[in-house]
Amino acid sequence: MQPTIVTYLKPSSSPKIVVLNGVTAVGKSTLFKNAFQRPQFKDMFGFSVSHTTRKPRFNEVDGIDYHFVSEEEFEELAQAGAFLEHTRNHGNRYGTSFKALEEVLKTKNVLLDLDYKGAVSLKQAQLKQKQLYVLIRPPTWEAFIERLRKRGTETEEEIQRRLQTAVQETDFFDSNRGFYDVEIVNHMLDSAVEHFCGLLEGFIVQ
Ligand SMILES: Nc1ncnc2c1ncn2[C@@H]1O[C@H](COP(=O)(O)OP(=O)(O)OP(=O)(O)O)[C@@H](O)[C@H]1O
Repeated sequence: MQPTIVTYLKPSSSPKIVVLNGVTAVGKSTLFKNAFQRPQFKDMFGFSVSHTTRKPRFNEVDGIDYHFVSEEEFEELAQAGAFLEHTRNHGNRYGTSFKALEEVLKTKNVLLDLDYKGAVSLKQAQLKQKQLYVLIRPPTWEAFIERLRKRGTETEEEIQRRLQTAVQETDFFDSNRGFYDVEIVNHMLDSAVEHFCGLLEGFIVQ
């Protein structure tokens, strides 16, 4: 058997941001979870802590799982432009703040799984850290619908809502191809993970 050669990457002195965009259920989290299991990415990436108006669950810690804030606090932050993206889901608000992002960037690279509006607002913010914008595409529309249904995590109503959003998002992706540094078609998972890992390595050692 051939020995496996692993190149360990040096912790970066200039942390960078990787942004993932793609329709729901295209496999964004599957891709980055697979990539981050590889030893060369151990401790290389951090995730920013989101704000939410949802009440903490019994095992959740403020500042670690989420920044738990009231509706009023959230609204004030939103008005002040503190969030690179924010949304309301099942009555609760969720947001990714520029401050939380900068906090992680003090020591680590950051991977952000954003919707395209979040990606646009991040690019507009012209942060000093280097950014890589990656668009994940499904091999076909049918394959994407099958993944969404097979995942089994949404009600039929939620699936229909996500499909509508996916149509709008795909419009944006098709008409703004230049926005992204690279597109990965998540057809065969192994090849997509390989492609993604190669990209990450090339980007974070720059
Ligand atoms: N290449 C692939 N081939 C087949 N199934 C896949 C592939 N990649 C991911 N999947 C499956 O598709 C489903 C959706 O993947 P995942 O949850 O990672 O998507 P996502 O883009 O992170 O979704 P969301 O944006 O809704 O959180 C999962 O059940 C996953 O196992």
